[in-house]
Amino acid sequence: MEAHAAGGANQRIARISAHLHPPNFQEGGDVAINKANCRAKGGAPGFKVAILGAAGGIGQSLSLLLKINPLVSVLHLYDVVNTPGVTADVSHIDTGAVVRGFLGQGQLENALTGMDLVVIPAGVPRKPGMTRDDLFKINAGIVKTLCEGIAKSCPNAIVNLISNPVNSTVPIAAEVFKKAGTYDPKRLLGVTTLDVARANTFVAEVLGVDPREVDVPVVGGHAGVTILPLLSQVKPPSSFTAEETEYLTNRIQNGGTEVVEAKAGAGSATLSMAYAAAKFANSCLRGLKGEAGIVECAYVDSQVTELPFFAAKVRLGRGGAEEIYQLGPLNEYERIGLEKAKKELAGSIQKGVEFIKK
Ligand SMILES: NC(=O)C1=CN([C@@H]2O[C@H](COP(=O)(O)OP(=O)(O)OC[C@H]3O[C@@H](n4cnc5c(N)ncnc54)[C@H](O)[C@@H]3O)[C@@H](O)[C@H]2O)C=CC1
Ligand SMILES: O=C([O-])CC(=O)C(=O)O
Repeated sequence: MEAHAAGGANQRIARISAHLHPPNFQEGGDVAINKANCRAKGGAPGFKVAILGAAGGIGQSLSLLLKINPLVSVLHLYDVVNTPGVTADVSHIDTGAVVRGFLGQGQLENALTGMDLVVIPAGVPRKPGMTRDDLFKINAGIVKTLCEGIAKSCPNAIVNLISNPVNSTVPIAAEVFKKAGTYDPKRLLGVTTLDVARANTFVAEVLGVDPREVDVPVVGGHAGVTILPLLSQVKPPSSFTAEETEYLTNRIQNGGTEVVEAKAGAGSATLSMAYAAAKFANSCLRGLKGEAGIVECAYVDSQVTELPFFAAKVRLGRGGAEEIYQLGPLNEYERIGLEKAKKELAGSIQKGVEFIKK
């Protein structure tokens, strides 16, 4: 009894002394992950999630939102800059998830080992006048390196890819995984949830209802005309005039640019994107947990069209995107939009594939 009490006191002293040193932070690439390990043992059951690009505009808010998600038991924050500060900050939130920080490529492997879900908001954002494709030059290489790390350290993790241009970065990730022999198309998901959030918001404004009551399927891809809202399939069933359809489609397709211009050089959507990424990650975790009927739109490897990748409604389960739904009946306006979307998407997919194959 006495020995047990002394052991408990020793453990408490060890924990206190651990916190006199930089908390929850791995200092060297090869050093065993810090003292927070002892707390992880007592942590809540749940999933291990890594955010790559965690110190960025999206990454910081997303770190906050996943720290307060009860399905997350361990949260790894990785970036090439500033993770010590973000990790210390987020780790003080009194929720169950244990937070650990990782800085620089030397720590990528430890950041990824054992993860169930990896969310990637790493890379540069747009400035006014740029297209998402203008980010390809820098972000393609970043996504390639991070996916090589995933193939090596957590090949079975579900990957949520946010970095733009999503239409090309998802094919890049797929090629990296194929090369490594780890590709499972169900586990690679391009995040298009923000397009759905915007569509729900703008449609609700037009209908004069609460956005939480609205569900707009958005298919295709994640750039300009490839973003195709299916207004004929809105729930609750609604009809729109030709002018409303034109206004809503344009606004949804240009939602990202609207934010880029309003931020006037200070980046692109971060807060709404972190919300969307947290919502999508939560759905993936609920699927992993075995919950039934979890459906989200996502940009995935698909046979819904003749293109190898396409955003559509997917059912999320233990294996990732377990079912991809057909587009359903389209009206004339949407059929024309689909042809435009496919034409642009084909080039973006090809560009991503060639980046790895060249
Ligand atoms: N899929 C979508 O709907 C959306 C995608 N995005 C995209 O998300 C990306 C990130 O946007 P923000 O957070 O606003 O940018 P940001 O510049 O604020 O943050 C990006 C973070 O990535 C980090 N980073 C750079 N290279 C890295 C590497 N090799 N490994 C790990 N981290 C690295 C940076 O250090 C930075 O902290 C951009 O490409 C942006 O276009 C943005 C909004 C919506
Ligand atoms: O517009 C951008 O560059 C960022 C983005 O993908 C979005 O907000 O949808």
